[in-house]
Amino acid sequence: MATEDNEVEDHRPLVLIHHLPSFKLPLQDRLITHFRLFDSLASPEASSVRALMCVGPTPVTADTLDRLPSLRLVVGSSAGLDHVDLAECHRRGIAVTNSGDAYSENVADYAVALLLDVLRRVSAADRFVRSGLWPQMGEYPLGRKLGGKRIGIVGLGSIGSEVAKRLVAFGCTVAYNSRNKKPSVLYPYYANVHDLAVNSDVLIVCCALTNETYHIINKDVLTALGKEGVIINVGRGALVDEKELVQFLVQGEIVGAGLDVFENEPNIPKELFALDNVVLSPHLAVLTPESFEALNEVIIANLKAFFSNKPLLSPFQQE
Ligand SMILES: O=CC(=O)O
Repeated sequence: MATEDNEVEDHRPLVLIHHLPSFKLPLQDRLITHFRLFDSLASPEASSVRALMCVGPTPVTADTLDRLPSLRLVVGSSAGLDHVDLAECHRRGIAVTNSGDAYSENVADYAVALLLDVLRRVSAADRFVRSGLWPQMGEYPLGRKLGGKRIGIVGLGSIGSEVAKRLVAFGCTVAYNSRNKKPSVLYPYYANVHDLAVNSDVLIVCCALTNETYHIINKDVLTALGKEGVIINVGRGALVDEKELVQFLVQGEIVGAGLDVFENEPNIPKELFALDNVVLSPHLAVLTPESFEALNEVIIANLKAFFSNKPLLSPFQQE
């Protein structure tokens, strides 16, 4: 439709791209064909915008929301939304979505890769060969077999379920802990992580970080897991009491750990650098070109659904 001065009206819905300077949105070009984008809380559009797209871990606080009085939707680009004040969004009637299933297979692959690496000592063996020790020292210490291990999954959401599927195929048994027992799931359920740890060789942590799950892997749980235990964390650093974990690893009170996330990223406890039984990774389990492509679809689908009053594709759910 043409306006009086013959300019074409722009009917694309308005979306605020909320990002820290270091986190730019990779799919801006795709979004721009469907939505009118702006990226400053100080813009005049802030008072009327109804949807915010939150890039990576950019905080969405009560203060952010105060500056956006018409906001009704926060679209997150990550699986975990601990950087979003979910209680405040709920109180104000603002819906929140996350990356849905876009990252799940990638994160599950990575969790399995970390576990295999810890058990079979792949990275450590690589260091052994590169450092020229093979001709001098001969045989390398044996690793452990993955098949037959009892896997405890902490958080059986879409990531945890993909992890379970993969590890069953490796011949492992699976049990899980989550906020509630899932009626359709046949794996044994433990209502608390301590009991899951007692009955597991490996704990794979992939739940959301909330007040309830902060340090869910603590000294008691590590003790319950025991000397032969392995911790894999692909959730958030603060799900594990990192100081305790370091102590357990240094003192040989557990076998090893595979860690993609840390409490104070990108800084990690220095003691970990010296440990050969730990595999360290810079918070990239979710990231592949394929997962970005899947994420684009999820974000656009959520925004389109919202602006046409249809059900959201991936409303955030806590496992
Ligand atoms: O860690 C990454 C995510 O939560 O998507």
